[in-house]
Amino acid sequence: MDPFGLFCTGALLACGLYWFVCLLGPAEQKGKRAVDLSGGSISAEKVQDNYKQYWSFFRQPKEIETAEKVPDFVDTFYNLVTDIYEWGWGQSFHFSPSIRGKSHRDATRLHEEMAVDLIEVKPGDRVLDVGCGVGGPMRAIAAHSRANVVGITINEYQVNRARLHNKKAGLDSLCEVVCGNFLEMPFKDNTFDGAYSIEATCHAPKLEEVYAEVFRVLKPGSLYVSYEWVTTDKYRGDNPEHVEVIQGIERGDALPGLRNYKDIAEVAKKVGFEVVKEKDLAKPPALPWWTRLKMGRIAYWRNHILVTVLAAIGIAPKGTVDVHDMLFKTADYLTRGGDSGIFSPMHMILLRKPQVPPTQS
Ligand SMILES: C=C(CC[C@@H](C)[C@H]1CC[C@H]2C3=CC[C@H]4[C@H](C)[C@@H](O)CC[C@]4(C)[C@H]3CC[C@]12C)C(C)C
Ligand SMILES: C[S@@+](CC[C@H](N)C(=O)[O-])C[C@H]1O[C@@H](n2cnc3c(N)ncnc32)[C@H](O)[C@@H]1O
Repeated sequence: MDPFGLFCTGALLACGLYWFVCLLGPAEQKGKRAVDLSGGSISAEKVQDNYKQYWSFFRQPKEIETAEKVPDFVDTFYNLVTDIYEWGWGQSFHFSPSIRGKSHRDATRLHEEMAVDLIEVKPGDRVLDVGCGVGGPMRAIAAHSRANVVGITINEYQVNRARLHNKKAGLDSLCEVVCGNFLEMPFKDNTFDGAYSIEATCHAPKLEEVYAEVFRVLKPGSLYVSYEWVTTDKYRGDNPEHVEVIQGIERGDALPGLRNYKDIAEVAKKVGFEVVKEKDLAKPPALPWWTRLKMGRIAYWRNHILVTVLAAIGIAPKGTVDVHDMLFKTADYLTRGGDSGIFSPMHMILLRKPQVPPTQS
């Protein structure tokens, strides 16, 4: 080949590579690059072992049924997935209904703002974010409401990521991040003016434990909203396909066991809350929340190739490919859960801690 031909071929290959890596299916908000993928707080050489350990939790009898093991199991999970989530999804680790004419990023932000609008907080109020991830919702909510948001997550790596993002966004004066277990929160009784949880309490082995903790730290009269992961009225425990999809979702998302939508209000009342409102935000006329997962399929293939190459040349930890594969399969289970209507990640419940504690009978 003459030099000109060689140059043209090289240029074409470079453009193709640029398109493949950078343009094809970009994430909503790039916080991470593929070359920076890590195992969170786990050192690179231990990622593969931790991935195996994660799966061992699902051996029968399920270890995650022992409540005291769940925080460790969830912590391991988030060490493994946090960078991939940020890289391939953005800084908000949740779903939202699609909105015609709006980007995923805008739809995500509106879903987050709705949560804080529902709990009616004022600028300067102290609000709790139960299971805050790397703080995507926290920043949107602080900017929208001017409230002081305190987020709690079990995963130390997420705490550092969230603090970094808060600083970069200039919101560190409004946003604080604490590493801790939401089943035993390091906060005093009656100290928050409101609380919210977005797709996080599904990790609690017993919902009453986390709801009781939120109840304890809220000031009397204040509101708590939660977006819960649930099985819906369409779910049938005797349908093998339904069971396969729900188990697939549990295993790929570190869940000790999905709850049925009917159980949520019962638990809330049991710990003392008044139920103000309850609604599945996934139901029509809302547009499907799982469209974004389906649309990303080509990008997942691109990501799979990238992760495989990066792990082979030693840039990404060994084990990243397994984690990515797991998420790839999980995306399919979630999509099937959405398409069939048996699962919702946004069963909204709005609760009030009564002004006067209920009398014991
Ligand atoms: C609330 C939870 C997490 C919900 C979602 C944020 C994540 C659930 C499944 C995740 C993903 C699946 C496929 C990945 C893809 C293969 C990869 O290339 C890029 C990242 C994914 C899109 C990833 C992103 C986050 C999710 C959508 C749970 C854990 C309670
Ligand atoms: C799917 S992420 C959602 C994060 C955030 N709400 C968002 O929407 O971006 C779930 C979060 O719950 C946190 N979490 C799960 N179990 C926890 C526990 N026992 N104590 C504290 N945080 C927990 C995880 O660490 C993670 O940050």
